[in-house]
Amino acid sequence: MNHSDARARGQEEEEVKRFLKLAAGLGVSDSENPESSCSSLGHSLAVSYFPDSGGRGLAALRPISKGELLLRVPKSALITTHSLSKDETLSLALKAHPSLSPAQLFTVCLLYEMSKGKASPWHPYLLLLPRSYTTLAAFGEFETQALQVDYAVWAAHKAVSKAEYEWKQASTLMKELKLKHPLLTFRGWIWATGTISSRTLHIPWDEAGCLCPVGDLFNYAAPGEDVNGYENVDNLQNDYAKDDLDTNHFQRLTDAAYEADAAAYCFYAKQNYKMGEQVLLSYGTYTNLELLEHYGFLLEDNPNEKVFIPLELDIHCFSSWPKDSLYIHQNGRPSFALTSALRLWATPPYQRKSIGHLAYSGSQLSQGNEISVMKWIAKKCHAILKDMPTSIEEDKSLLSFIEKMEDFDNLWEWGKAASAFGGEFCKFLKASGLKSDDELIPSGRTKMLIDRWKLAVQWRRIYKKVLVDCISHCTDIINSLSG
Ligand SMILES: C[S@@+](CC[C@H](N)C(=O)[O-])C[C@H]1O[C@@H](n2cnc3c(N)ncnc32)[C@H](O)[C@@H]1O
Repeated sequence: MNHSDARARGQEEEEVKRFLKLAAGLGVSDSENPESSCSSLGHSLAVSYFPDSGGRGLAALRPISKGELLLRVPKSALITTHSLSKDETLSLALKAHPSLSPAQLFTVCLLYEMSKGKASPWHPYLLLLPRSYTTLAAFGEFETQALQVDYAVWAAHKAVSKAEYEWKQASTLMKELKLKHPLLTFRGWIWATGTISSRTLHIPWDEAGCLCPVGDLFNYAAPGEDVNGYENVDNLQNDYAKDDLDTNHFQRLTDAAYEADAAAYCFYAKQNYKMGEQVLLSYGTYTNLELLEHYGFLLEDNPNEKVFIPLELDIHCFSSWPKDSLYIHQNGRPSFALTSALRLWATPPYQRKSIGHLAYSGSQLSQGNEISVMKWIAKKCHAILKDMPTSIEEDKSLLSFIEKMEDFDNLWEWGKAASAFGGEFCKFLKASGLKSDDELIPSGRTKMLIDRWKLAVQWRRIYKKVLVDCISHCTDIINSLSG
């Protein structure tokens, strides 16, 4: 950590202290006896840093057992459209725009609260919010194209255009509220929607959800890692079904909920934790693209990852599986539905009707059919990998270069190392508005661009790895059936 990082960290620690004091005053507590403390944390949890899994998060201050109540945030401490619009000017202005969605209204309320600066009672909370986000809506064209895969590029374009559309719709209201630059700009809007998308929790009375002081400091662990998920599926016929059911149905999706009886948001431990370990929360079941879209990060090892490959139109015609069930799992195995749909597709048309029920139940139809399905998938994955602009190996070395970029003192040093990544690196320089001979310390904006670029390259590398694992899986099956 350099000198200025250490100073920033010291300042943030002071800000955290002020914020925890505010939260304690609102009744937020990790203790059974909230009155006894002047800080909201200190009994079970402490704010800590986990550089490899989410940055700032919450650590266990003592051994914690699965199911224990960890944190309670009273209803009066939740930040919602309703709680922010107690301000009369805001409340009247909102009423004049009934066509805006709950999420748009909450976004405007958050920007309005920000515009109050130190006068806002939430100032210590707002001060600790991230300055910018790496959600898909924040992606520029360069990072979007770096995703390389059509459906991911499409998802990023859609996220940006939806955000632009909603921002334009809300701009009259924001002008009426006299919001100033930069809160009025599209970047300001992306910041507020990024805050809401990555930090809100579900509440039954407002579709837009709530910001939950202290409760929104939990970092994410994917549901699906819990081995208990395999219970109840022993009698299923095959492993494909076991995989799909495990990830989709038998998991408790979140470990936090608003409890009307307690009039508070309550957080429970989803597993045992040792002292010092990071306490994590499952926000829900997400693929990496969905994590990127809503939260601006992804997991190297995501049990809920789904990789989609382009499929011939008639594959969809011969079966009734929904499109989004036809994918490849993180471990390289085609999903139950994809395997079943392909088995039927590879069957001669005159036999399809009579053996359809076998395909739907997950059974192999014949040795020949299974081999042709596995050969088809492996060939398809090979073709996709061959058509990608870069290989996995190139992505890996680009990633280790991107990781080093932030440590370089000036852009000239980047330029020296960049010859290996010529095309993409030049596009990066263009997107950042820098020239390779600039002797500048990278600005905050450039760092954010690097972060988003890195996420895009990580995403495509994981996509390609799943395809490679799928080829190995199919080859193993072909060998075992042909041997
Ligand atoms: C609800 S906040 C959690 C607290 C957050 N780290 C903070 O400093 O305020 C959610 C954000 O934390 C980060 N995050 C959470 N879990 C993560 C993980 N497992 N890996 C990387 N980043 C994570 C992402 O930026 C995400 O949008």
